[in-house]
Amino acid sequence: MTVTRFAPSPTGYLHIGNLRSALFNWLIARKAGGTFILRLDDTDPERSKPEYADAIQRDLEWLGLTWDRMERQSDRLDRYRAAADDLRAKGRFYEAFETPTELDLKRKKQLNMGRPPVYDRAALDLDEAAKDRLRAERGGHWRFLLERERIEWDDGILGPVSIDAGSVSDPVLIRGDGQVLYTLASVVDDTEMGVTHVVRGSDHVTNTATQIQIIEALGGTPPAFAHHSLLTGPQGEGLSKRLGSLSLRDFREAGIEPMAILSLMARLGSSDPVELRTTLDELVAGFDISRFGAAPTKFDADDLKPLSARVIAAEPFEAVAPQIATIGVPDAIAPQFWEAVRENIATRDAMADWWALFRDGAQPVVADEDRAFIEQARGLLPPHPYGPDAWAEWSGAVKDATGRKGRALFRPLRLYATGAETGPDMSLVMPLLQKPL
Ligand SMILES: Nc1ncnc2c1ncn2[C@@H]1O[C@H](COP(=O)(O)OP(=O)(O)OP(=O)(O)O)[C@@H](O)[C@H]1O
Repeated sequence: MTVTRFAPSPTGYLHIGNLRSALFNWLIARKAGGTFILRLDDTDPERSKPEYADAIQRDLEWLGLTWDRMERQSDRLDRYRAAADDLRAKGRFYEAFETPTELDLKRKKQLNMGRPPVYDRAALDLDEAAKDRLRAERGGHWRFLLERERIEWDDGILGPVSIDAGSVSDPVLIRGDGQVLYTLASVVDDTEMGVTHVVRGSDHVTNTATQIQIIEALGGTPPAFAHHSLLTGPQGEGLSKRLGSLSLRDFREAGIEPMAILSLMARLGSSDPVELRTTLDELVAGFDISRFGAAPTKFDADDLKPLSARVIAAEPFEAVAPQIATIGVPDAIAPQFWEAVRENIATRDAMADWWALFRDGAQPVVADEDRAFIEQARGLLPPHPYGPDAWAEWSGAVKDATGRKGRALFRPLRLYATGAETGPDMSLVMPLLQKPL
């Protein structure tokens, strides 16, 4: 049984990069008919906020990425302590006492000598009396004792990965203040929750190496890992929940369609072209993680707008009828209204602007050189309310009377009737105009 999870820290609003992890894990679970877990990594009481935890759920629900099970790490602290005791009993956990400044100094010295900045395990040489004294003076933190061998796995995106554990510091799993850190908590959760596939950003590759050893030390079996590249903004700038850049909630507020975001994100950075999918089922069917590469991927929010407009244009009338009713379009003309505007709106809310124009009339735009032409055209208007052939009749009569044709005929008439150069087919517009031109 396939089990995946998305484990964000509730320290800000989800951004488009976070969505990459959420979506891939969700797609893998759904494609296999498995389980998708939403796990809030909320062990940091200072940075985690309930409102962010709520916002993460709202954002995922908005996109339709529903979860089968939800967990909070803050509810599972006793499990992490039990795992820590287990590691201690197995001789794989040791207390260290260096302050951040001391560690920094050690790192600088190593770098100056051209050596990798790996923790030197000085704490292993302390006798009990020294440990007691340091514990009383400054408190200690707990590190996992790595076995200095190569750690290897076959990554679902990166291919075979081999990391020399000797080039990595023994990870701190419990901080001086007793807080259990992500590296341990997520391993305990993944093992106990039966997670079979972990997809996350390449910021976690080193974590994965150390976590594989921790899982094995705890008697578990490592899941399959895949690390996707980190998304950047169009200029290559990094994203962070804490900075609030490219957040999903901003896209929602801007009226971007969920299926536009999902269609783009299910393909961006892969060797397959982006294709608009209008249902989650189609998205699931067309997903293949092996098509993604390790190269950094740029995300440009402008790519969402045309996709979003296409999602809207593809909506059947029944799907939009309730919203059309709320903006006051009479039922009798609602289907025609939708036909007219569907390909001319970037967001659903923009329907209201078109309705205001049809209901109240536009501010006409008339170029100086067209004044006489428009004056003449006004005299040839068919009687209001305009029927289905009103545009053909009017433009035909104006053509005959003035000799104008093509763009010189249609453009000024449209500008006069709608105040804009582009818009729906005029033969659909005219019957919708509630006031005479
Ligand atoms: N720019 C990014 N592109 C792709 N994935 C990302 C990016 N940033 C984070 N992730 C992934 O999002 C998931 C959630 O991570 P996390 O909650 O730590 O987010 P974060 O944005 O790094 O948070 P913070 O800014 O609070 O450190 C992880 O799988 C992580 O790899």
